[in-house]
Amino acid sequence: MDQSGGASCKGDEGHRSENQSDAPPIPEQVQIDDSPVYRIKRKLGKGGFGEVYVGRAISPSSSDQTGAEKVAIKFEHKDSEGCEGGIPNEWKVYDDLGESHGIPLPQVYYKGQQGYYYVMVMDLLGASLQDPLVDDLPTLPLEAIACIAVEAISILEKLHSRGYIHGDIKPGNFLLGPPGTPAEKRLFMTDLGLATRWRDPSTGSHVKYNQTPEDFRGTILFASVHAHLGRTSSRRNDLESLAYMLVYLIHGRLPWQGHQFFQGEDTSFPVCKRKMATLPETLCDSCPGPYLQFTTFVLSLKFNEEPNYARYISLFHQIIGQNPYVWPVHTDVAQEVPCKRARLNDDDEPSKKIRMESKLTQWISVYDVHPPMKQRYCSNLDYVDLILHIEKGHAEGMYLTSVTYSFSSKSWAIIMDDSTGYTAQTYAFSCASLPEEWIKKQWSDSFYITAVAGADDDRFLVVMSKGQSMNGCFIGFFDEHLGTWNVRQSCCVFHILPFKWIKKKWAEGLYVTAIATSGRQWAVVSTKGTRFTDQAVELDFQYPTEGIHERLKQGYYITSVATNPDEYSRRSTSRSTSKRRCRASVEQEMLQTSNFPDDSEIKEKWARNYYISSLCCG
Ligand SMILES: Nc1ncnc2c1ncn2[C@@H]1O[C@H](COP(=O)(O)OP(=O)(O)OP(=O)(O)O)[C@@H](O)[C@H]1O
Repeated sequence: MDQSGGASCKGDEGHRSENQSDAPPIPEQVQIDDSPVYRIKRKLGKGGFGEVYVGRAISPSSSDQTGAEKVAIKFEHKDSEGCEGGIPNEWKVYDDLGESHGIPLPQVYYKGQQGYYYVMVMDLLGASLQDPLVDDLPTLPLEAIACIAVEAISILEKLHSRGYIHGDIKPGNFLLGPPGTPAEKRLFMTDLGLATRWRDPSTGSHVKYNQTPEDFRGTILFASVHAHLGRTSSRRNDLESLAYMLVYLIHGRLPWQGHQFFQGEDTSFPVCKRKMATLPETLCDSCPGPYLQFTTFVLSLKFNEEPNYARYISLFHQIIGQNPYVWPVHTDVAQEVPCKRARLNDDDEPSKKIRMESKLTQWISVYDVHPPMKQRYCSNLDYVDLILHIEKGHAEGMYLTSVTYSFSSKSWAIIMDDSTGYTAQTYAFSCASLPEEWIKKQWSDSFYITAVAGADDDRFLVVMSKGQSMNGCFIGFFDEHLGTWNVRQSCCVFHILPFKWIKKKWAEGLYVTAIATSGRQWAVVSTKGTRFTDQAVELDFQYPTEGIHERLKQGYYITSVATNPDEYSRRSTSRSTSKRRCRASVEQEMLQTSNFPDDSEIKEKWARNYYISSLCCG
């Protein structure tokens, strides 16, 4: 619903589309510049971005750079997702890495366009780690998988040292060398289609943190939780995917693999929830200790933390060292044991609790600095008490600034202030959706939505206020049409986090000023006429500590928080929006508590002029 007069809508933010289904046929033969003419033979594989075939040279060229009769040829359709901005992303990465990158990747000899396709001619490699597994998985010895682990970590270290992350680590992207050649037992990495930089080449600094929740790139089965949640990729993503890949090689499956998780339109989010709900101990059940240690280490890596590759490698040497094993992977790195082995220090253990299986109730209270004022807080309210307290506050000139519902105690909590700047306030309950007609009527009387909350019985409470907000959120904008200062609002109810809708509103100059959940519904209010100059959304299955920390460093502060209960995985999705104003940054503190904050905690904040500005419980 929009103040300018739109209809209620339901959000639906699906995930990435797959590649062309109506693409023209792959050419029967190709020639790029002065390459030999290649006849296209057997298909080697098909992925999200392209198809790879064997090419056989039928007219050798004197300037042939490959020296091979057979090559692998990758075709990417011109309109494929991987070719945004002209040429395939993979080409740009290869060009940037240059000739002597020292990373075991297939060598690329020719790149060019033929018909509807971008064509890349490269070394023909052997089987992928996905291929032998189909038959041999239960018999693949743990020593062989440890060799794969060591080689894969070493390959990632080399790629990362060149400033790139792979972005799609999975068994199908690790291939053995060409059969019958000296490289046949070496491990190679393929497919740089999703590779991105973690380091800015001009400044050498780490790329900036961001989160765009609907922006998933990768392979659902192996993707890191950070990738699912749309966080800027960093080195930890590749290592988390590698941990999943190793467990997959041992067990032949992953806990989140199964038709029940892959049904429906949005497959990424349920799988992500399942990943978050799986403890490393459960994931690595019956795997030798080093797998659990490796998984625990990489799952606790911070966004810009330098991974300790040597340490990870030394974990797997514990397995290889006792049982030297040479098939199927030749372990260059295993032979460097003495120099690669890192000391295992007890104080290196990851301390953070990274995954939680049990349900935890958490209150999040956000405090902003404010000149001394009277603030009132009440929790554990049923509907009758809620109304009584609001009315009592109104009678004393206090207005609601925050309201939230606790799903665990099935009760309401409210915050009321005497220095809001509001001159009047009204509120209404509605079921399943927002009270559209009532809201429109209040808008026409110059009230605007200042708080929203939802209960577990599908009911929403909408609070609308009139007057100039003293906290500066609502300042109004000059409406040339009306010739007055105005506040314009838009609100909607969705069944998932409506990030696309929020982004659309940002483009129109509207920023999120209130957010709430009721059951599985999300209600979002966006407003034009705020002081905010930029806004970001942080979404996580627990309090998004790291994301908030990164945002605070970037000059954002928290302006809305909400959580929703999730019966499916028995955990809560916690979400927070942060915003920035044009004036000096706001001083803000946060508290995470298992119950509504204690009197002593709140009073200690008041004594320092910190007052509750947002509150939620999940
Ligand atoms: N150089 C090569 N030699 C032999 N086989 C190859 C080679 N490159 C790729 N393949 C095979 O083709 C498959 C698809 O290739 P690639 O991963 O590059 O394409 P993609 O479209 O980016 O795939 P995906 O979306 O699955 O990552 C690989 O899994 C592998 O089996």
